[in-house]
Amino acid sequence: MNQPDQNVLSVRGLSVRFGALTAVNNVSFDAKRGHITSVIGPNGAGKSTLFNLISGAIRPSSGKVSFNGQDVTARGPDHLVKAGLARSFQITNLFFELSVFENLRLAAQALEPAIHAWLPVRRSGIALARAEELIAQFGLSAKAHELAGYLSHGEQRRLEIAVALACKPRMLLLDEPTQGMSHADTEETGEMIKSLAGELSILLVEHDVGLVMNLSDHVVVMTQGAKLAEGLPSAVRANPAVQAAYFGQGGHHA
Ligand SMILES: Nc1ncnc2c1ncn2[C@@H]1O[C@H](COP(=O)(O)OP(=O)(O)OP(=O)(O)O)[C@@H](O)[C@H]1O
Repeated sequence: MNQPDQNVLSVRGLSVRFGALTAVNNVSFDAKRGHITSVIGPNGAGKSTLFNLISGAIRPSSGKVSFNGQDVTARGPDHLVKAGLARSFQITNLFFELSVFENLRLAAQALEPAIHAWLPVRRSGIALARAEELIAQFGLSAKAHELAGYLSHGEQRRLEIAVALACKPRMLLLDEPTQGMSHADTEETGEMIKSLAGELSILLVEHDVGLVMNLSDHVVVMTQGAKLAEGLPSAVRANPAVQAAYFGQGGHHA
């Protein structure tokens, strides 16, 4: 059973320097099990760098990342995926020349016991079943045999999330999942993300303030590499420092 008050992810004093620039500066926060925790901030605030630090893609100058009570700092994406932390990127990760179904089946192959690695594809029963499950869950039946490269941008972004979920992670890290989407696609993707939380814990790094405020249980605001505020969406929205530093700036109003 879920224990919603438990922290699934803890970030403590995380910093990274690129030469003279401290892109992430002493950031700490917790993400609770089953919740949607979001990181927002203006351009260049350090959100993507924080995402890369948490997902193990880059090594911090100092600080610690714990997942399920285990120190996973800079353990690398492969280790994190095995531990149950999956991620979906801004940059697409799909095989465009393969069908929707094949993309999912390949991603689900990690669920097969190692001894099945050399079996013919049609006998990879666990991966096939998982791909079918995801096709149904993500409403992709009509597109299952279409090449991923022929899907619309919004469909590709959703397929990427399905691919990230193929190996049944406990937590999903999403970096700007609605980037470049139409308003309608953004809303649909937001609903889909919301429906995934509960069983799954989600960390969302996102530009779209409206989306974040609607979806999140907890919001962390960054500016210039540092944490400016955190709390419930309503409290963050009402915080004068956040309004001055973020909502007051042109571009991304709530
Ligand atoms: N590998 C790198 N080397 C040097 N500087 C970097 C590197 N990666 C990011 N930066 C710098 O670190 C700062 C934070 O960048 P980051 O991409 O994390 O911000 P962001 O909040 O994700 O911005 P955006 O919303 O525009 O994606 C920026 O000034 C950026 O130029």
